Amino acid sequence: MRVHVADHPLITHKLTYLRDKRTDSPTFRRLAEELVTLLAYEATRDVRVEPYEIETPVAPTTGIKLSNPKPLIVPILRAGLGMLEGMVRLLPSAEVGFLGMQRNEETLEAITYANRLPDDLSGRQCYVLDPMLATGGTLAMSIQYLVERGADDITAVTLLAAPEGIKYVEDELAGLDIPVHLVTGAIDEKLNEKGYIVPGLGDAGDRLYGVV
Ligand SMILES: O=P(O)(O)OC[C@H]1O[C@H](OP(=O)(O)OP(=O)(O)O)[C@H](O)[C@@H]1O
Ligand SMILES: O=c1cc[nH]c(=O)[nH]1
Ligand SMILES: [Mg+2]
Repeated sequence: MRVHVADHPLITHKLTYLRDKRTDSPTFRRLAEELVTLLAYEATRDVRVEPYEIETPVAPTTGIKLSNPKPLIVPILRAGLGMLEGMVRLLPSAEVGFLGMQRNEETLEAITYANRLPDDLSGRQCYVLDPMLATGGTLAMSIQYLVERGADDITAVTLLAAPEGIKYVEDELAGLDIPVHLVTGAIDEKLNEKGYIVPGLGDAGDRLYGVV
């Protein structure tokens, strides 16, 4: 897995406010959206394009346009939903599929409780959105799921990642022969005994949408 840490000062600045426990939900939502737009710039570096002939008012020229099929954006519910608008702003013609996944707080194992994806993802570039890569169980499972449906190029965009989770995803996907990339705003120090990222930002879903 190619891992890119987008450690631009503006990203780190916004992440600092996102991490701060005094930051309220409306501000947290706004910052998450702004951050994903900055990360999306890096994440879409390899988006598939093709030549496109146009005429400017002065002369004909060849530019590029996004190829078909258009990329598929897959936010992982709940917390990934907080990243959707920022990503769609940069890729307005992309389609959006949804996966609902939740980590069991005791076992830390992820289960899938919702799935609204195209059946056939052959030849699709997919962008998976989830703010937190902690143990890596959720991301590994969602990538495996997209690959089973035919996705042939996957980029995960996270705000924070833990070293243990990156290693887990790499080990789980070791046999895969398609490109998988990770673009993250930071790689934090470690996981704590409850599987939370340290220093992290707490529970991203709760901070976006409240404790349920
Ligand atoms: O890497 P992992 O150890 O699998 O943990 C990461 C997952 O945990 C959080 O979701 P959560 O299960 O809290 O669901 P939520 O988004 O509904 O809050 C987060 O948004 C990731 O999906
Ligand atoms: O630190 C963490 C780990 C998993 N999920 C979160 O929302 N935060
Ligand atoms: Mg949560």
